[in-house]
Amino acid sequence: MANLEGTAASTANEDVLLSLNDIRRDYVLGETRVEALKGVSLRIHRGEFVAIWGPSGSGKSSLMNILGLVDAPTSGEVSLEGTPIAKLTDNALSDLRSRKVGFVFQSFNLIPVLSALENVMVPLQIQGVGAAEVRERASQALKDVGLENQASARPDKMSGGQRQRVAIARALVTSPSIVVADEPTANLDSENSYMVVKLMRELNRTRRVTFIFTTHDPRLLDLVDRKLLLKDGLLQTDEAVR
Ligand SMILES: Nc1ncnc2c1ncn2[C@@H]1O[C@H](COP(=O)(O)OP(=O)(O)OP(=O)(O)O)[C@@H](O)[C@H]1O
Repeated sequence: MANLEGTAASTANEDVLLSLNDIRRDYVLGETRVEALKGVSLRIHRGEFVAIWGPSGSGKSSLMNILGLVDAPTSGEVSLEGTPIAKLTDNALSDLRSRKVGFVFQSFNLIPVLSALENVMVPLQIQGVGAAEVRERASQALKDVGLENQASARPDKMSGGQRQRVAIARALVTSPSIVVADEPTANLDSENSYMVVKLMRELNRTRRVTFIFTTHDPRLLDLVDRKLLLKDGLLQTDEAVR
């Protein structure tokens, strides 16, 4: 049951943002080969809000690394907005990734010596955006996550939920097509977990950004459009939630 594309979303082809075709990912450790993904085919459409869930070791992180263009599959094809990734040079791939993909991590990955605003400014500075525009766009992104009053606070003075909101602002500040969030709530209590996913949901609607996140927590699945169950490296179900 590896190929379930189209069962939850029957949007027209031109709305396909990411397309994965028969993705396999093996890890070789000495004599041992671990087959983390065993043939996953999937289409993510523009504007979707998607959760990938499943037991530990089912291949969620492996799949997210491929969806975020940070890892290449052992075999199979990945396309972003119709561009086959395998044909790109390393430089073209990192340029595409920095323009089109935002990342949110389980452990926030904020720079401790920078303020909230400065953390959000970093991706734009890396892209070479001018100083005034960097400040303006980063301030707007912080406002979008409700943290305009915390602009000068350092991460260690913030709660886990606030830190993850800063990380979401940082992911959105470059106006990516898709935000890939691997276990964004793993270090949060249930109240903050719900709040963070609800915030991503609102931003998905207001900023028209596609989100895909992984979770172990079934309660968070109520907030999504589509949920994909991954088990033993294969997609088991692909359900539209509403
Ligand atoms: N870098 C690696 N080297 C070797 N094996 C790996 C590597 N990364 C993942 N694996 C193996 O691949 C399988 C899938 O791992 P993966 O981390 O993708 O699953 P997961 O669903 O994200 O798990 P978890 O929920 O525990 O994070 C597991 O058997 C894991 O041990």
